[in-house]
Amino acid sequence: MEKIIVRGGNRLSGTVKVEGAKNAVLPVIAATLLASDGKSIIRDVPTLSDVFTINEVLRYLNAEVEFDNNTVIVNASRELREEAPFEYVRKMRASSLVMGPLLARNGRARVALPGGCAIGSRPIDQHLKGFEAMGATVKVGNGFVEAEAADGRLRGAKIYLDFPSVGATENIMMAATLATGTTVIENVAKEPEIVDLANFLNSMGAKVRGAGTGTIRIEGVEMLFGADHNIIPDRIEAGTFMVAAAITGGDVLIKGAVPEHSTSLIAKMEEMGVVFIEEAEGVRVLAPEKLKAVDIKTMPHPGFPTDMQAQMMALLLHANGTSVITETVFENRFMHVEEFRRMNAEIKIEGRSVIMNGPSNLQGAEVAATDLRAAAALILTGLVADGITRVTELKHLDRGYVSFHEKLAALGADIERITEVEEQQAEKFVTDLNA
Ligand SMILES: CC(=O)N[C@H]1[C@@H](OP(=O)(O)OP(=O)(O)OC[C@H]2O[C@@H](n3ccc(=O)[nH]c3=O)[C@H](O)[C@@H]2O)O[C@H](CO)[C@@H](O)[C@@H]1O
Ligand SMILES: C=C(OP(=O)(O)O)C(=O)O
Repeated sequence: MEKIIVRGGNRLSGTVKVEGAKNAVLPVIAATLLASDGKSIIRDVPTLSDVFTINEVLRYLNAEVEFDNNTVIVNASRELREEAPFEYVRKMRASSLVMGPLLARNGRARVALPGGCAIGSRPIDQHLKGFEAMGATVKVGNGFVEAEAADGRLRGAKIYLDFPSVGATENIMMAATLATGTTVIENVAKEPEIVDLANFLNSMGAKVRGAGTGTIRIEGVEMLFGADHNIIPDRIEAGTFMVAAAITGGDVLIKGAVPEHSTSLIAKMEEMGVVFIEEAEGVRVLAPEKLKAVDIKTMPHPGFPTDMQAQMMALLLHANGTSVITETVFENRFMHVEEFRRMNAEIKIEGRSVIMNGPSNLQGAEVAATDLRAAAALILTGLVADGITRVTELKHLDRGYVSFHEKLAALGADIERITEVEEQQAEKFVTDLNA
C-alpha cells in the first residue's frame, strides 16, 4: 500500500501546469466509437488510471487504441462488440458512456449496471429514458442494461431531463448523432466538458447545436469519421491548485487554467479574500493574510461544482468564522468529514450541510481517502496541519490527478509518496540511529 506523507507548514509559490480534463477526455474517448471510418487523434490526454480503464473498455469492444505522449489514437472502424462487462464499469462508472455510441453504431448495447459508489447511489435512469424516447427497448436484468433500437437505428426525439445530468446529456447526445431525424434534449447539463464533447462530435461530422446552453439540438447524420481533437484543461485540477495556493498563504501561477470555466469557484474564493490575476498563460492566485468564512451550495454548472466541495471544505476549515457547505448534487458526498475530524477539524454534519467553525487547529494524522476529491482535500489539509499527515487509499487520487505530490513538491510543499515497505525501512533506520 502506498501513502502520501505531508509535513505541514510550507508556503507554496511558483508555477504549476494543469493537464487535460479527466471529465472531458472520458466521454471524448467513448465518442471515438462512433467513427466507422478513419482514426481519431485525441491530444492533451492526462495519464490517469481512468484513461487506461476507458482505453481497455474500447479495446475489449474491438477498437484499436494507442496511448503515448499524452495522445490517444483510436481506430474503431472494425465491427464492434456490444457489451461492456462489470469488471470495467465497477472500476469506473464513466465506462457506461460507451452505451450511447454502441447503441448508435450497432443498434444494440449491453452494459453492466454501474451500481452505487462512495458519493451516492448514482442511478442512470435519465440516460435510459433518453434511449427509450429514441425508440430503444431497454431491459434491466442480471446486473446489465440491454438496449436495442427498433429496426436497428435510433430515431430523433424530444427529451426533457428531470435533472441536468452530465452523463445523461453526454450519452444521449452521442446516441442522437447517428439517429434518423432531429433530437432535442432539454434541461441539459451546461458544463464545459459538454461543450468539448459537442465540439469533438461536430469535428467527426455530427450536427450538434446549443451545447453550453439549456437545450441541445442534434440532427442525425448517416456516418461519422475519425477526427483530431485537443482536450480542454482540467478545471477541477486547476481549482485544486487554487485552493493549495490559498490554504498555504501562497502565490502560484496556474498555467492553462481557464477563468471562465471556474467562475463560481473564483467568486467564492474572492469573497474569502483570495486575489486572482489573469495572465496570458493562466491564472495567478495570491492568498490573503487571513481567509474569511463563506457559505457554499453545490449546483450543476455554472453553479459551484460538487467536484470542488471537499477541497473547499479543507480551505474553509482554515478560514476565520463559521462556514456552511450544502451538497445538493450527490446525496452522500461527505465521507471525508470523518477523516477531517481525525485531523482535529471542528466540523459537523446537519442533513445535507456541513458546518465548520474555523480556523480549526488542524493536526497531522493517518487518514484514508474515501473518493478522488477527498484524497486531494486531505492532502491539502496536510499542507497546513501541525505535524505529519499520512494519506492512504491513493487509488482514488490516481483516477484524477497526475503526479499530484510531485507538482506540490515543485511548488515548495514538504511531501513524498512512499510504499509501506519504504516507510518501515525509514522508521527502522531512525530507530537504529537512536539505539
Ligand atoms: C466522468 C464525469 O464526468 N463525472 C462527473 C459527472 O458525473 P455523472 O455524469 O455521473 O453525474 P450526473 O450529473 O449524471 O449526476 C448528478 C446527479 O444526478 C443523479 N442522476 C444522474 C443520472 C441519472 O440518470 N439519474 C440521476 O438521478 C446522480 O445520482 C447525481 O445525484 O458529473 C458530476 C456532477 O457534476 C461530477 O461530480 C462527476 O465528476
Ligand atoms: C466524481 C468524480 O468522478 P466520477 O464521476 O468519474 O466518479 C470526480 O471527478 O470528482
